[in-house]
Amino acid sequence: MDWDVLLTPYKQAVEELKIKLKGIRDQYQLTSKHTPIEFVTGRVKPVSSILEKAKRKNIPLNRLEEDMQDLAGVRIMCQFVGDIDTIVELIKARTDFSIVEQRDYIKNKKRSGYRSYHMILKYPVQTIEGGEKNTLVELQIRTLAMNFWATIEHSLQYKYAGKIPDEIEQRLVKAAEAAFQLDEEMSKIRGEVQEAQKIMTKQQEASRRKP
Ligand SMILES: Nc1nc2c(ncn2[C@@H]2O[C@H](COP(=O)(O)OP(=O)(O)OP(=O)(O)O)[C@@H](O)[C@H]2O)c(=O)[nH]1
Ligand SMILES: Nc1ncnc2c1ncn2[C@@H]1O[C@H](COP(=O)(O)OP(=O)(O)OP(=O)(O)O)[C@@H](O)[C@H]1O
Repeated sequence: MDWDVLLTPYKQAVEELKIKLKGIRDQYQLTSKHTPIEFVTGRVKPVSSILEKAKRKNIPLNRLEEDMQDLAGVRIMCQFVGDIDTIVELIKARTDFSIVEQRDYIKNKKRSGYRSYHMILKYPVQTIEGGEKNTLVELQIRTLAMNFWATIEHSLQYKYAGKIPDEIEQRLVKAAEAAFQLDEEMSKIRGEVQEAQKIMTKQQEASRRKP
């Protein structure tokens, strides 16, 4: 398997999407509107992880592009749960790529406690032959609290090779509930937080303009 040949278009898709999503954030920052995008990350799935998942899910290596939907992955972090709906609407309105699938793990959280909104995008990459190659990209949209939980849980999954001891698993479920409560509370004081952020931005701009 020539991994470079397989993964180069996915790398391109990740880089282009990261720039486009950061562009949305920058456009919001030019207005007085709250930006629904805090930060964006992306990655091409590491080859070791591709091989492990292919084995676990019985995916033949000649079917990776069709059957492994997260060869390319992009993640958007936001401050408030309500921002996720705004981002979903922004993504739906795009004309440069399309949505293939949506999974709402916020309304339907996973047994582990995992919450996030997932979309599988069909993203066309331009080729040197003058055509387009369609790539599938997994977009995960989550709050900072959801991301904190998922990052910690992911490292524990790694540490325990997917077999987290029961006691820790139960604590993680409790921690997921605490992250949910944090999101709820923050949503309730969203107006206050946004006012404070606007004042801070104005002050920063004013001090930058001072000679
Ligand atoms: N930390 C963490 N991440 C998760 C969890 N469930 C899903 N994810 C993330 O979401 C991605 C897609 O998950 P699913 O929608 O369940 O997709 P799947 O192919 O059925 O399952 P995976 O084998 O986990 O990829 C995963 O690759 C992870 O990045 C979870 O319980 N904990
Ligand atoms: N859509 C995504 N956007 C950005 N980063 C991601 C995305 N999906 C996974 N990652 C990150 O990429 C790194 C490597 O992920 P990897 O693909 O091995 O994990 P995973 O998605 O949890 O795996 P699997 O789907 O095989 O269970 C991890 O740090 C993970 O958090």
